[in-house]
Amino acid sequence: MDCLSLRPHLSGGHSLDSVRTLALRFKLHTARQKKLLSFVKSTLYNISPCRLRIRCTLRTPTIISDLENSIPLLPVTSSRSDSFKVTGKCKLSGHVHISGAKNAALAVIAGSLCSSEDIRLRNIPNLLDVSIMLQILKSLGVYVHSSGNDVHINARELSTSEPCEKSVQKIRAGFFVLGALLGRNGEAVLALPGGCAIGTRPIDLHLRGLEALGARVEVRQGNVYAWVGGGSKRLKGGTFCMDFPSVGATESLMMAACLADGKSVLSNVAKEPEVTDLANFLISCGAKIDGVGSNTLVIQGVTKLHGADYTIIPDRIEAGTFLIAAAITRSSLTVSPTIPAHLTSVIRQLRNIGCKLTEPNSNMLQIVCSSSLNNLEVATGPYPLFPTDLQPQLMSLATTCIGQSIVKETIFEKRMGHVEELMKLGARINVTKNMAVIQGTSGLVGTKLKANNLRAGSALILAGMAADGVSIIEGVSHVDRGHEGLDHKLRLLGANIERLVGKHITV
Ligand SMILES: CC(=O)N[C@H]1[C@@H](OP(=O)(O)OP(=O)(O)OC[C@H]2O[C@@H](n3ccc(=O)[nH]c3=O)[C@H](O)[C@@H]2O)O[C@H](CO)[C@@H](O)[C@@H]1O
Ligand SMILES: C=C(OP(=O)(O)O)C(=O)O
Repeated sequence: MDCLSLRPHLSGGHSLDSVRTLALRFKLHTARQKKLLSFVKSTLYNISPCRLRIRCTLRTPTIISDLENSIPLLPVTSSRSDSFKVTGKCKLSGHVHISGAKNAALAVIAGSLCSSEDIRLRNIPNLLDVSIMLQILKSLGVYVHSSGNDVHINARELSTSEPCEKSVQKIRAGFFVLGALLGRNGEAVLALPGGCAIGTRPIDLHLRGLEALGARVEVRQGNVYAWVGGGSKRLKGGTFCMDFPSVGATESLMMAACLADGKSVLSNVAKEPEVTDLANFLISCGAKIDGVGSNTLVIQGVTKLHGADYTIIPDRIEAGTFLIAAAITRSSLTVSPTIPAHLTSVIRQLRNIGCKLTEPNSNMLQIVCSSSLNNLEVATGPYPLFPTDLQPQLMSLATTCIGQSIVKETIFEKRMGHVEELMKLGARINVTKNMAVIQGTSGLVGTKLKANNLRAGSALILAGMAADGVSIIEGVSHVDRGHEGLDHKLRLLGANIERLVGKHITV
């Protein structure tokens, strides 16, 4: 059978099913595997070649299903040498399916530690960060079983309060388990977190907030040691006002306060939809949280949270990225499922520059773009202001708009890493402190680029689609951390983007 005829049977979001389909329906023979592997490696994003190889050699459904059960959800394994090849000046059209929100999924997975009963999570995106987060839970002795976009978690037994150091160091959200662990075990030892290199990203608010709930905290040799003194080992309700509405600190403190003894009042908290999703999840487990979605949370601690079946909200950053992809290629698209209210600031910006956005139904957005778009002026800020996680993508768009645009980054002090790369394409950008002044041009020309963080990666892919000729974008693993099959989804919309596995390319 020809590899191309397998394409309709392979879906980026359903790698396990796809592999099962391959193994069972097509009864692949060893000779075909090599060809298939290179096809999958170059066109699909999230099937690990080695796992595929294992499965393709298996013949019986029972063995395959046993294997699936023992494998973590996310076989996303891009290597450092992988890159994207984008041929520019493409038009997009059609509909794109939006995955579950990365930042909500990560927080809710951490929140599952607060309950000692069965948790079923749905709409969990297939991402490298999610797979690392599940590893963190497993390293605590938690039962984790994944199937497609569903995850079953049971944290009845926590065999340790010290999650895998290497995993915590890889992502930002790994650190958010601190509040849950203190709430459950009264102690925790955590490595300092990783995540996108976009600023110093301190954790002082997390730690001061937990101290306000009765924890003792020490930072020694790259580790945070936190514990609750006294016999009961239970946190005490307390009051904490954040200097800045930190998303992660709000989430960690919310988890801690849910299991503390008495009432907590957390003020100047973050109001991002992902924070609200975590609150709604905890409430579905029996937590008592008032003020959800406002800047003050009043939480009455309970001794125990029960199980829940919970569906993660759609990813507003992914939806925004596709809307901007439509704008930068002057195309028309629909995106769903999405919650338009979560994208108000993004919709406003796109309308201001001349894009037409409508809501064909309550969970869908349609964007129609004309050939010339006006300049923009934007400053990132805490929700409901413009999200920092869409700033690089919007900056790419600004490079193609008429006249002078201004983009201010107010959340992270080093989130301009994409500017130098955009300039390699011919973009005209001047950065002073946290402000970029962009002179629009229609003359971007493809070249070799390097993504040094997740959203820089998506921004460069978008810019490559608008440029003349071919761009090679290195740093694929950053994109795989937080976008479920971005290249696959863009291809379905008509983009000319290819994943090059381990190749060294000169443009
Ligand atoms: C996994 C996750 O959910 N990541 C998101 C989360 O990151 P994260 O939770 O790390 O971001 P925060 O909201 O905490 O950071 C916002 C600002 O607060 C500062 N700060 C934060 C904590 C602290 O203890 N002290 C302190 O000073 C940070 O340096 C930054 O300047 O929110 C960011 C802001 O919307 C998003 O860009 C990230 O995608
Ligand atoms: C900054 C981001 O993620 P993280 O906080 O996980 O590094 C992001 O999603 O853009």
